[in-house]
Amino acid sequence: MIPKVQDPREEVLQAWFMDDSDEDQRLPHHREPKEFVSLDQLAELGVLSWRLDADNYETDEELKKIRTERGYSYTDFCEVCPEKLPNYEEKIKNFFEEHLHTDEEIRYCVAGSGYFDVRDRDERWIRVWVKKGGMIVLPAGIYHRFTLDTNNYIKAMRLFVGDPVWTPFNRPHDHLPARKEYVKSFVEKDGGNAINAAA
Ligand SMILES: CSCCC(=O)/C(O)=C/O
Ligand SMILES: [Fe+2]
Repeated sequence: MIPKVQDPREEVLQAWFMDDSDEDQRLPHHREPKEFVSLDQLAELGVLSWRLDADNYETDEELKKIRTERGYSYTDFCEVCPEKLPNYEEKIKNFFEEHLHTDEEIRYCVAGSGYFDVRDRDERWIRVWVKKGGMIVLPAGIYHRFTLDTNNYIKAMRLFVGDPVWTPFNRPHDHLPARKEYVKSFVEKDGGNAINAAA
């Protein structure tokens, strides 16, 4: 048997299908048995990911290249913890409401960790655990949410093309062009076996 070569990104990014329990959102919520999702499977949903050198993000050539190629002209930092984030409780609640954006959501974890949950084509939640060095792009129009994990801290670089727009559109917002485009991308890929919300 040929041993599976581990994807180096998996040291800082892991994904799995979630269970249905209402327990604390900061717990991992693995299914029993665990059902992992590869980063290549995530890419099929349009979720892109990289492992980068978070200790040297100011000079990192790989980050520079991604920014140039994808046009990410804007950056700032978002620290999520009660001491650093104004209106912490309200923001934490809002981050965990299922929503979409009309642009990509790009986050690069430079410290701490957190969970980005994304809906797959069959409406299952996939939990993406992003740790220091992990960078992800959620495509415009994908339903998702964010929560801290039990370490209760993340510092993320936020990137954007041009002037940033962070507006969340809570589900349902299926009529938005960004959503329709996202759903259409699956129709184009597999000739019709797309998300139910395509109508
Ligand atoms: C770690 S960045 C905070 C989460 C966020 O900005 C967002 O839009 C979640 O969907
Ligand atoms: Fe979001």
